[in-house]
Amino acid sequence: MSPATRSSKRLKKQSASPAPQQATDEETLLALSARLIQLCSEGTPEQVKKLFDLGAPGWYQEDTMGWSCLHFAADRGDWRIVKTCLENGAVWNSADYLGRTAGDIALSLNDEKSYMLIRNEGIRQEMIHHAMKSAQSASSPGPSTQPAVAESSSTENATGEHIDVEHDESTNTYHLKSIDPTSAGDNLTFLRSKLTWDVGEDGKERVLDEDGNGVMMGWEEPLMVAHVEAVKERLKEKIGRGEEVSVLNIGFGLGIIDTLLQDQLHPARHTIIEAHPSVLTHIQSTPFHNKAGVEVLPGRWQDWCQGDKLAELIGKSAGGAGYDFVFIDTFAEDYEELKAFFEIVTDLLEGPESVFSFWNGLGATNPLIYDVACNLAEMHMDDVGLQTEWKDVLVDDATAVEIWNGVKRSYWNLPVYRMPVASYSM
Ligand SMILES: C[S@@+](CC[C@H](N)C(=O)[O-])C[C@H]1O[C@@H](n2cnc3c(N)ncnc32)[C@H](O)[C@@H]1O
Repeated sequence: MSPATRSSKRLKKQSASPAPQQATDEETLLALSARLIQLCSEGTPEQVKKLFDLGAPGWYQEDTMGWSCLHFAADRGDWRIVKTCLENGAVWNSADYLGRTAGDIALSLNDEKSYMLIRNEGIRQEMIHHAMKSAQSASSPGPSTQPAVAESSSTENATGEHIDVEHDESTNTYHLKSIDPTSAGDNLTFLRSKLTWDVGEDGKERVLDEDGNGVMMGWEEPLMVAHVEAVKERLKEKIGRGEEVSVLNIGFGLGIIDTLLQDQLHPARHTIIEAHPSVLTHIQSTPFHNKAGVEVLPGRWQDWCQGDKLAELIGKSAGGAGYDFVFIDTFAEDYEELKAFFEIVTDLLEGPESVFSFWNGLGATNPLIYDVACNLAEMHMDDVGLQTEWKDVLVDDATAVEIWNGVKRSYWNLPVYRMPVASYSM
């Protein structure tokens, strides 16, 4: 889709419900949009505000670079204009044609004040969005838990991900929503996808789905090592007392973390939940097949974490009271799924010393979105009584061409991995 088509499509959609006294026709909206962008670059906050009051659309992105008013405000480095835009409908997370958000621009200019304004707006909007979603699903237990969506426009970011910029009418907020119906974006499609195990040009093992998406890749091993080191540190007193340790890992993949858990923690009980039939077959050819203390539970975690199955799962830990370490790292699941897991994970943890962690790859192709996602996760874990410590792990050039050759799209390009280590709040 050409950039021109994209912008005019947005104008048509957004002009469907103009506020009173606001511009109604597309030509006027375009004129207001162009003026808004100009004023964000060279006007005063008062002038920008006045234009918004006349109906200038904060969500508009111009055609040459895909920049919104917020991009121009951030590029100018004036936090007052950034604030005015955010207060008047600018979309905190809209990405330009290179995948850059206004927050990325502020970050690159070391403009901390503008960056924090954008980031905090992102956290605020996402919190409202998720709170509304929870309220809606609580009040209407029917199949649809979707918010009222006024309009959405589809775009593709620099890494080729399909992103839906969705406007939630009930909260007047905008969200990035994956609309990818393929194996990379839909868990059930993924579970039907044919998988291939091979070795990448970086010499590391990987599993790819039938579209060539990296389901698990060897470059992540140092991150899995960091997770296991962190949990070993947290459990050192229990291990020192000679007590039995139980671990639960969701998502086998290449079995990297499971191998490390065996080597480092020597768990008395090691439960693995794995949903993909090919991975389950693959496990049969690994040492995890028939290993003492290891039990592989076939199926999705969603099936194992409800009703009688949940009680059965907890009962598989040593002592039957829960696990010392729970880790989740699945594929083709979005933040909603992770949040749903937060809501049951405290049932799975044995006690105050127990540790929960997850593969933190949400939004990891963009620094702003990653930052917002981390903060959101921390708040949602706090809601369920978990306190999170974040450890920064340097990522050793995960952008190298050899890593991603033969892979449909790279899902990581940040220099630092933010590792969550959570336990019951005391
Ligand atoms: C990224 S890999 C896990 C990599 C693993 N941490 C390692 O160290 O090798 C994701 C795994 O989760 C599995 N999976 C995907 N969705 C799942 C679900 N809903 N429940 C359980 N397992 C799932 C996939 O089949 C895949 O084996």
